[in-house]
Amino acid sequence: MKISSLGFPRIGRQRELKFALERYWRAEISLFELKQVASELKKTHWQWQADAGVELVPVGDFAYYDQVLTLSATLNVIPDRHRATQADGSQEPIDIDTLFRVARGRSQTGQHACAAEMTKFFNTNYHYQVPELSVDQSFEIAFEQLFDEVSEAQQLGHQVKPVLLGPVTYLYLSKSLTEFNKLSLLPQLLTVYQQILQRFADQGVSWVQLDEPVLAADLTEEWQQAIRHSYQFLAQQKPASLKILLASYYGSIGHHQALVSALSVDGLHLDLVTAPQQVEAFIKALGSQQILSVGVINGRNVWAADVDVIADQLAELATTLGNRLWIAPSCSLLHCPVDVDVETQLISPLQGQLAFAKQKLFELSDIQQLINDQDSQSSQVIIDRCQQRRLATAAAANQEVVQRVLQLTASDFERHSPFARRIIAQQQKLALPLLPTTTIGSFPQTPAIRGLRKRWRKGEINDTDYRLQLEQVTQDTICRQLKLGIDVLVHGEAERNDMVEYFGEQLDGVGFTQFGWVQSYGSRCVKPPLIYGDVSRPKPMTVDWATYAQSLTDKPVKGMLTGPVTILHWSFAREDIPRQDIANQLALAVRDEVIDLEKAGIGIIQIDEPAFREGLPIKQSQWADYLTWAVDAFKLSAAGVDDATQIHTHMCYSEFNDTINAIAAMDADVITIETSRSRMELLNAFEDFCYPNEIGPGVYDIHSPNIPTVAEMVDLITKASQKVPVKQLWVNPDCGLKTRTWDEVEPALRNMIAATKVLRRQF
Ligand SMILES: CN1c2c(nc(N)[nH]c2=O)NC[C@@H]1CNc1ccc(C(=O)N[C@@H](CCC(=O)N[C@@H](CCC(=O)N[C@@H](CCC(=O)O)C(=O)O)C(=O)O)C(=O)O)cc1
Ligand SMILES: N[C@@H](CCS)C(=O)O
Ligand SMILES: [Zn+2]
Repeated sequence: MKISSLGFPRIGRQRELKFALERYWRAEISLFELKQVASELKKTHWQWQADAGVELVPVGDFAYYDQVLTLSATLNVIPDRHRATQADGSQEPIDIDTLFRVARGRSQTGQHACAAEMTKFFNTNYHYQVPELSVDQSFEIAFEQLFDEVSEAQQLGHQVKPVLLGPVTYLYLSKSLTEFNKLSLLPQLLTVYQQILQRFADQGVSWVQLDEPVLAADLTEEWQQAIRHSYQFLAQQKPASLKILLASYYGSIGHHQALVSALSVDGLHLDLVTAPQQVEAFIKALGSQQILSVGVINGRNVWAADVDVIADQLAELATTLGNRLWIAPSCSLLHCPVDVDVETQLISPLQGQLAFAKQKLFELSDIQQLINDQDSQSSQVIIDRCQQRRLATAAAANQEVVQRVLQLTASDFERHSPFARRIIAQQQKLALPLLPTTTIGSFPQTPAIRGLRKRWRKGEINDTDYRLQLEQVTQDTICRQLKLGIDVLVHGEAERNDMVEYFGEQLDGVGFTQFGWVQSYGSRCVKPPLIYGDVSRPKPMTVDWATYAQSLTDKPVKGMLTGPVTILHWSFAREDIPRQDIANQLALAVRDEVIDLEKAGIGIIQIDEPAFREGLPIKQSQWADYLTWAVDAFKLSAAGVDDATQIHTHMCYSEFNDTINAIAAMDADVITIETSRSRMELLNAFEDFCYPNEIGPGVYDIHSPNIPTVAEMVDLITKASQKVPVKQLWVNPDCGLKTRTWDEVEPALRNMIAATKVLRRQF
């Protein structure tokens, strides 16, 4: 059998790419220096993969910003507003700076030019740049990076397997600029894919991997036909020397088995981590020359695998298929941190339990070793290691938490009274004006704040000084909000490195890493907590900050928490108990915090759930089950308070048409959502549903450095008031302001308050 890799993280084990990108954007290094960092990273990552026994190293997984954007450039799908023109009016060739202009919203002259939309890649926390397609879109090979990298790897002595998104998934993820069927562009797109394949063959490439994760979704007949047609066309038109591996991941494609098995591809990759049961049907239908790539190592977690068990499970298949069996991670390792070997401060329950991207490839080597040479000394070492690791895992159990979840009853999930009664008690207590104004929680995480935290972590300043300085930041944040005239204040989240990591660091049963960074988008990374055991809250996590902020003002300060569903989705979670149980454990921890905040006099508490939608399974048929337990977990976290305590939730990255029942069932007193970019269209779902509780539709796009004008926001609030009764409306930005600067935030909020006043006079 062979060991295969579907893609490796590019950010670097010390986030070298992130730092180089940001320095390049600040004009501190040249393009040449940026490319040098990139080449070093590629070289290291290819070598690690080769060392682990990967014969064909993946190429095309590196991207300066986003691999979907690199593919768009390759296909010449770049919006005109980001293109550079030459003196004669013709377009300049696409280069790396063009990619940055698309992603960062700049024109050739450095002026603002709307960035491409950024959306979650399927059900992951990775964001891709949405390709924009016009009805008369023409495709041609317009960017050479992919081919250059093939040569680059070959010159280093590697045999390569280019990996790129397949044509159907590419179209599926794109957005049409006007009303037309994107699939009408497929024939022309296929012609360019055919040219790309020819270029690879000319470079001496023998295998190419085309990723079609869209196969894991429920596809209409039209999209199924697109798959059928694409792979028939490519099989007929591709150079004979080049073989196609069709890769699926993130879920079962068993529902499309007949369709996929009938395709003339040379190999098929299946994600057997999320859907092990699908393999049988595909094996039966496998052509006599086709290879089967089995994704048996989880590409989306950090836990060391039971390689001995996997080897046992694969032994028979290995005998049957011989070298037609490839073993691989379930998907690209993009979603994994890079290298656990750099972690020097892991708590003992995590030591020996982890495998990051680099280690996962060596797990594949172990599986290969165990299957090829079961009785050898080295195989015994691997088996012993697995057994010892399994013995060590039992330590993380907390029976008290397990019992608490088991003893939950229906009443634990419900507020004391229905919303109609609660809101009366809340209005009496809070006495807020019509169209109350608020923000979503975070204020700018300035270099000074990040630098302060860095010095504290390094032990250069002590806990007391750190706290005192953060209190000053908080005080400043409260003063600025008071000056602006905001009604419901926030403390600003200055003490938080990240809205999930911060809580992970304080919960028992949750561990964290020093360098376990995962790319979220562009140069931005997150360091997901590791939920390894039963979760509990040893002591209050936010009460001091909330009460300190509240002590500075008579206006209400919102308590600010991350909800259980979001903590779960943005963490690496244990896999030995159902996710629903982990969600309930997290919910109980958040619930205790909510109750403590209430006891400390905090009358409004926001429980953020931006990842609520992201957790939806790719297949709609599995949504109901998820929504039931996710809604319950949120309700459990919120339901412990009195009627007069107002619970807010916040969701960005959402669309609500197909989940509005669940959103309503969460029964938050107020929900703030991102709506400004869709110009309030996302409110339609609430309008159609006659959503009864209060809503704060975002009136200010925080992703853009642009300062929204009073008139723009008056217009948006007016639009909102035509969809939702004005007495139910709040006014707020789309999301937190941590990535913005005060220079941008203050005038924008000033305008937001002015716009609100205009509307208050009108109503
Ligand atoms: C809302 N989003 C979030 C998602 N997932 C999360 N877990 N959290 C989120 O907020 N998913 C969807 C979106 C994704 N959006 C973002 C937005 C912004 C970032 C981001 O800015 N990430 C930072 C890292 C944040 C962090 O943990 N900061 C640490 C500092 C870590 C660090 O790099 N320190 C440097 C020194 C810095 C200095 O001196 O100024 C160092 O140690 O060398 C902290 O504040 O302590 C990023 O830089 O990538 C991510 C996702
Ligand atoms: N309270 C968080 C929510 C982000 S989704 C913030 O304001 O950053
Ligand atoms: Zn948000």
